[in-house]
Amino acid sequence: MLTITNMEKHYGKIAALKEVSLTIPSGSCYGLVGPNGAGKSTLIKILASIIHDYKGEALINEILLNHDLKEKIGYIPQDICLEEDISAIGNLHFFGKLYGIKGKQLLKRTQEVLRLVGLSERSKDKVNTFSGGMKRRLNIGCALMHQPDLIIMDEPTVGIDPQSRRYIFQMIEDFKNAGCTIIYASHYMEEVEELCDHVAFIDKGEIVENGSVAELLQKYAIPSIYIKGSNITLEVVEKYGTASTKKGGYLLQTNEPLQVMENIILYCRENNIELERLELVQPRLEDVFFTLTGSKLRD
Ligand SMILES: Nc1ncnc2c1ncn2[C@@H]1O[C@H](COP(=O)(O)OP(=O)(O)OP(=O)(O)O)[C@@H](O)[C@H]1O
Repeated sequence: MLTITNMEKHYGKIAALKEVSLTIPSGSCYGLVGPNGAGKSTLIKILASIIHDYKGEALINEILLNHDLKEKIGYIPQDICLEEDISAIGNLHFFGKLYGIKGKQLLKRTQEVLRLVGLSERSKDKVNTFSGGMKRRLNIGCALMHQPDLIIMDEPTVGIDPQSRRYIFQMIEDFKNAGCTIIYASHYMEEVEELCDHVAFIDKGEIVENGSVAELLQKYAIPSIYIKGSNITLEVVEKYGTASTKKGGYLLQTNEPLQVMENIILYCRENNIELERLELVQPRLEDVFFTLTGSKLRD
């Protein structure tokens, strides 16, 4: 378990983190979600022992986070950090040696990581011949050389092709199955929804809310229904909840979606109105964030 207590960080007058406290369960995939400048990278850099001057503390299984725990952590930075003029193998060797891996063990682990990130066939090619997605995958591989228990990923899918994104998602599923703890910072809410079991929303340096994804959806996202039909008016729909227009129909927010659906079917039958579509809209994390902060994540 990773416990963060009253973490604070200032850059001059800018308060990047304000009394951040979080508990990250072992084996969870924990999403850290917030808009640009929210403080995600700052928090992650503290956990990865890159930033040292901060207030508060972080404990991994009750041991204070310090340089000695670095070998348990694999940090994948937001910016790609590779040597472009050498091969994938060369880069992996470099990072492996930084963690004290040598000799046969280094050769063996390099081959394992190349397989893991799907780059075995390009292992001898220079990085400057790689696509953006391949570089991202190698960047991840470099952080895995020492087999960390805690993997911290800072926006690992920014600017990559869908195929590499899929590949990275599959890797994350594999890490989860292997029992690793993952911290996944992103401002792509749909990625966090797909990958993470827990999430913390961070905004302006503060944790706005955190918990399991299922709990937060249940607590904050108001269920919606989508209704479409040629003779259905906003006036009618508004009788059943808060309505807005969407794609030629109406989005209706209500806490009793099934009951309201039944009522609408009844109303339409009685008034000879033909329904084109009537469906339950799944609540999304984006709605939770909006409810909590009053803003969209990517305004
Ligand atoms: N080295 C620095 N010097 C001064 N201010 C900084 C520095 N690094 C970050 N900040 C400021 O601290 C705040 C938090 O930035 P941080 O990079 O942690 O946010 P973020 O959530 O990771 O954003 P992004 O998604 O854009 O990477 C921002 O206001 C940012 O401008």
